[in-house]
Amino acid sequence: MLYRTYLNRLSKAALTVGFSRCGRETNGGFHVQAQRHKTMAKTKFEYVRQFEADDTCLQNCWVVVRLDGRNFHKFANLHDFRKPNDERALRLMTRCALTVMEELNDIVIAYGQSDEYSFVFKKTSNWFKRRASKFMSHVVSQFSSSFVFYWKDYFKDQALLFPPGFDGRVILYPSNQNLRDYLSWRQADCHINNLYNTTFWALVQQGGLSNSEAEEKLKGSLAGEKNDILFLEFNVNYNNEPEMYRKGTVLIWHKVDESIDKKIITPDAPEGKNVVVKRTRKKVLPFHVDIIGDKFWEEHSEILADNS
Ligand SMILES: Nc1nc2c(ncn2[C@@H]2O[C@H](COP(=O)(O)OP(=O)(O)OP(=O)(O)O)[C@@H](O)[C@H]2O)c(=O)[nH]1
Ligand SMILES: [Mg+2]
Ligand SMILES: [Mg+2]
Repeated sequence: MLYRTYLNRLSKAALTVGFSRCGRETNGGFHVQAQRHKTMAKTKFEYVRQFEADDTCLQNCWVVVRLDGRNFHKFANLHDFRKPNDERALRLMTRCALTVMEELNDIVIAYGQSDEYSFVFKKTSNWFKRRASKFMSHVVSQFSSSFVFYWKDYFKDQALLFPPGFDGRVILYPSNQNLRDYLSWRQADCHINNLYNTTFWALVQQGGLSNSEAEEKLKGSLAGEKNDILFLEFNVNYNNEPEMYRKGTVLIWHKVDESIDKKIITPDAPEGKNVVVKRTRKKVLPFHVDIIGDKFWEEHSEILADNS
């Protein structure tokens, strides 16, 4: 008997059994037959699973997921982001990253600047069997939905004009030094861009230059020269600019002491009495600090120890 004909008969039989006793679907017969049908169908079609790529992340490596806003140059303009930095936008990004760390497993540190955030999963993570696609898609979707969900908390009356998107990538780093260098690279990028943007917009907004004149003036300039322009022409000491803009945001787990009110029942208060209970719990906190030097890593040696 042809396989397809057999399946057709089987499914008809399943329907007959399922509907026979009382004229409507009965759990018993229908369910059993449908299951058998499913099993038969599976043997014919399940080979397609072999087309799925094995994207297991190599053992003993740090897994980094970096996401980045899609076309945020346009997104920022259309949503009236302040130049060069929009505090609301940066805080919203950090709120989303915090949600990602709290909702997903095994993220030990995150670093963000501009429209990007990097998340580091611990070396020993076995979350979703270390599948790269799972790490990336969960991070990016949790972040994106949070961006829309929390938008109004930061942008108040500024409506979200269209759904934003983020891209994602997974990078594996085999050594602690590689991971530190990766994070240093992102923070150096933050510094270079922010110094350029701060000087550029000072020239345009306060100096009255056109965009192309400011661009021309800054072409090939060194960091010291930009610092001088800011200080000598605009009385701005770059080192006094907010740390969040200059250094980006680091998110790490911190132990915090909390006091909570609890109702307890004791022999002398059988109807219950309120007491204050102290407890320690881990919470994600943001810092705007240097992560290129050794100090941060010495103060938070537990991050690289990977035994958390
Ligand atoms: N005004 C303003 N713009 C920002 C701010 N943060 C990010 N942006 C914009 O977002 C852009 C992010 O850069 P990229 O990620 O390289 O560029 P993109 O336009 O998002 O393009 P793709 O990432 O390639 O899709 C910046 O160039 C800015 O135009 C901000 O705080 N204020
Ligand atoms: Mg982008
Ligand atoms: Mg970017």
